[in-house]
Amino acid sequence: MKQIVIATKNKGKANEFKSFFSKENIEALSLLDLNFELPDVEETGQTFEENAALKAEEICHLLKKPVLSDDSGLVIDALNGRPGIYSARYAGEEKDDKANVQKVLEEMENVPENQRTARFVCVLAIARPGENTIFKKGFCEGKIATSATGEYGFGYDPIFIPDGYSRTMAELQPDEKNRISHRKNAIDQLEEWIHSM
Ligand SMILES: O=c1[nH]c(=O)c2ncn([C@@H]3O[C@H](COP(=O)(O)OP(=O)(O)OP(=O)(O)O)[C@@H](O)[C@H]3O)c2[nH]1
Ligand SMILES: [Mg+2]
Repeated sequence: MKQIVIATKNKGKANEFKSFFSKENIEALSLLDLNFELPDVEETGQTFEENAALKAEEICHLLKKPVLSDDSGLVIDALNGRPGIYSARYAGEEKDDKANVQKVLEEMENVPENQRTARFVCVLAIARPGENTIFKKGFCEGKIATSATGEYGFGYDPIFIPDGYSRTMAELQPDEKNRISHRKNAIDQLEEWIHSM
């Protein structure tokens, strides 16, 4: 079976990539699956694209093979785009999903329904030895709930209600999230590259 390395240590993302790539008969291996220690790539960029490039290119350089990375986050209009590229570490460096959700709910406490618009953003980067890095960007529009509900997914899924739904992303079955998510939207744009692998 063909394989692709995903430069992520996020289990939630890794599971979603495994599901997408298994449909193409490709095994997606995250950094959690590899039997050797790889460094935590410092996300010093100012954009999703810069951080995605840092992760894919550093791991590609170490492994000397094509590497896919994902830099993603939640962009909330009423918070001027926060947490954005800081989504993973919004409430602190320990990357605590529950604390991040709590911080957003508190900041959004007095924001009325019609001003709770937000979107998930996902930038995928593919770094290949000796070639230019490819980027694809996907979105999922929605709004921020007033409390956290649902057990599926990860991150901010319990407070994100996708447009056209009355439930949060964490209340949707994983297959349903994977049909409408920002990550799915970005990966669809990679179809040509995936088939050329
Ligand atoms: O509810 C969510 N559903 C999603 O589908 C989703 N995708 C991203 N996010 C949030 O954005 C951060 C990414 O930050 P990020 O791209 O730096 O990833 P990360 O640091 O978790 O792992 P790595 O891939 O860098 O190793 C994550 O931690 C999450 O908080 C999501 N939240
Ligand atoms: Mg990260």
